[in-house]
Amino acid sequence: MSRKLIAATAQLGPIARDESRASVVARLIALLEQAHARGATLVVFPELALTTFFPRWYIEDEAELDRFYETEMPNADTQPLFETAKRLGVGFYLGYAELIEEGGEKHRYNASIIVDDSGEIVGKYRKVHLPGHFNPEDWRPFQHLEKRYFEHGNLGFPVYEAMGGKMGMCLCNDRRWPETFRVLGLRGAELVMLGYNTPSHYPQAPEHDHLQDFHNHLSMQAGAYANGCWVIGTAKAGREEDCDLIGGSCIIAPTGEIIALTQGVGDEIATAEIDLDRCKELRENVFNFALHREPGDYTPICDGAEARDSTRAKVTAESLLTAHPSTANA
Ligand SMILES: CSCC[C@@H](NC(N)=O)C(=O)O
Repeated sequence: MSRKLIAATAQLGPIARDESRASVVARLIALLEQAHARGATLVVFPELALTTFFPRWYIEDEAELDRFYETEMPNADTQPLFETAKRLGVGFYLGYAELIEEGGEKHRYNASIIVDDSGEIVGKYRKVHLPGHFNPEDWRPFQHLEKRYFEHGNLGFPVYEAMGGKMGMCLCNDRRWPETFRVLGLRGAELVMLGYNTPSHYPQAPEHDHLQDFHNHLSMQAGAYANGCWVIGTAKAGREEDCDLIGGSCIIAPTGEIIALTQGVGDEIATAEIDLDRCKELRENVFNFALHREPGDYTPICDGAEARDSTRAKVTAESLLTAHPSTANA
């Protein structure tokens, strides 16, 4: 049986701070319809695809902050997207800020979901590698407060059976870490979907600004190749509230080659046919894990896991909205 499907990366241009969910969802639906017209049955939207990238501001008012999160999915605002996708038989990946209440406490995650072509949510991911800093820092031209506004994702890197293949997810900064793709690869992922919001200015090392597009593709192409999987990376791009975000949304083959690429920094799709069976070209040869991997020599990769977890537990037990002693940033 053929395991080919047409997939789309559905890049978004900027979302204004005051843009309504209804307006953003209408843009997502327009992209989904364009992808469907090109024969796509799977569409990948960006990270935090329903709002502006709000971690760029220090927001002290909790009610104001809460407005950027979804407390259920689907909800009244996103239902039209789910209905259109179901009617057209198109599955999708969507990134959004998730706010849940458990045991009387609020928990916030930078999350993504896979919705299959029948409109069902078949998988969820919560971002593991949260970049940025916890406390606001005045010297920066814009903040990157992901460590303040989100908890470390507590689902690991799951792989889900959906739409005839093994699907994995990650979010933005995760793509810079080879471990993300390797864990997904070890679990058999054939397609890894990810969304990103990447400023073209990196305040801690501005001498790297001209490398942002290069590093974006370098990370994703290496992840695809070294794990023999397809990768679809989708940007929120363009000048969003005075912050320039890179584009470069793309579809990458298991060989590491980019086979579809957006051209601009606005709302735009790029599509390609994906043959999930092509993963074998790598996974049964140079990256045959069972034959060639040497995990006995990789033990330092997991050193410190317990110490890290205990630090994290203390952080999450405190209110995420109060000052924190950590000065770590990325
Ligand atoms: C401050 S680190 C660089 C920005 C980061 N962005 C996100 N959203 O993870 C990224 O990895 O692209």
